[in-house]
Amino acid sequence: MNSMDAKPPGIIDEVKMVHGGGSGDWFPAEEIRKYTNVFLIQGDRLLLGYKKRGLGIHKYNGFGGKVEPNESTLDAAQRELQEEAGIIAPLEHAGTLLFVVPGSKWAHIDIFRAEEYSGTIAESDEMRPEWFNKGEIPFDNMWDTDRYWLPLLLANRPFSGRADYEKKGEDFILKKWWFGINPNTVSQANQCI
Ligand SMILES: Nc1nc2c([nH]c(=O)n2[C@H]2C[C@H](O)[C@@H](COP(=O)(O)OP(=O)(O)OP(=O)(O)O)O2)c(=O)[nH]1
Repeated sequence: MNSMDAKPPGIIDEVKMVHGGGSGDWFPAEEIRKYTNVFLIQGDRLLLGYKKRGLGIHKYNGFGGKVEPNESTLDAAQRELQEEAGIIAPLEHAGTLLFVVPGSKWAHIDIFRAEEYSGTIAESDEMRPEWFNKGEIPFDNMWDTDRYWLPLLLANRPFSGRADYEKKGEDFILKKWWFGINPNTVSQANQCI
């Protein structure tokens, strides 16, 4: 078995590798902090937000942020979608990403998808929403590993993965990554943890 085939530390879901790369050891364990991220899909279009401040500034991303104490992950995802894009939507759990940077808490990000919404999409202090055709997603202006798992989210294939970065000044340098899917699930909503 290739060493990259083995699930990295922190991945607990029953998944098999579909993408992996990089070199060196996985970074050591840290305390975990929970985050959310939401992607809205309408037919051939995907709604992204251009991040105006904070972590991931000037990148396109889904809408999300930290899960507050005493808040469920789903409630946090709905709150962040409302705060950052002005809408509410029924959410389906799509995948999990461990975002690892040495010296910081691990970000355990629960990623959701929605295909309908209510309200009016609106720019916020943090995000400028913009629609993209599924064939024109700006992966070069997103976090480096989104190109591996966003197609799985669009295909409704629950995924689980890990991305290790090193921070150099303001830049995040991707060191190692691993993404897997459960080969037995074709299209299934996951429980949110
Ligand atoms: N797509 C993608 N999203 C990521 C990656 N890493 C990462 O932290 N994120 C997401 C998780 C969160 O949705 C967002 C970071 O949350 P945030 O710092 O904006 O949190 P927040 O809204 O609570 O921030 P604030 O109010 O404290 O300013 O970025 C990644 O590799 N890919």
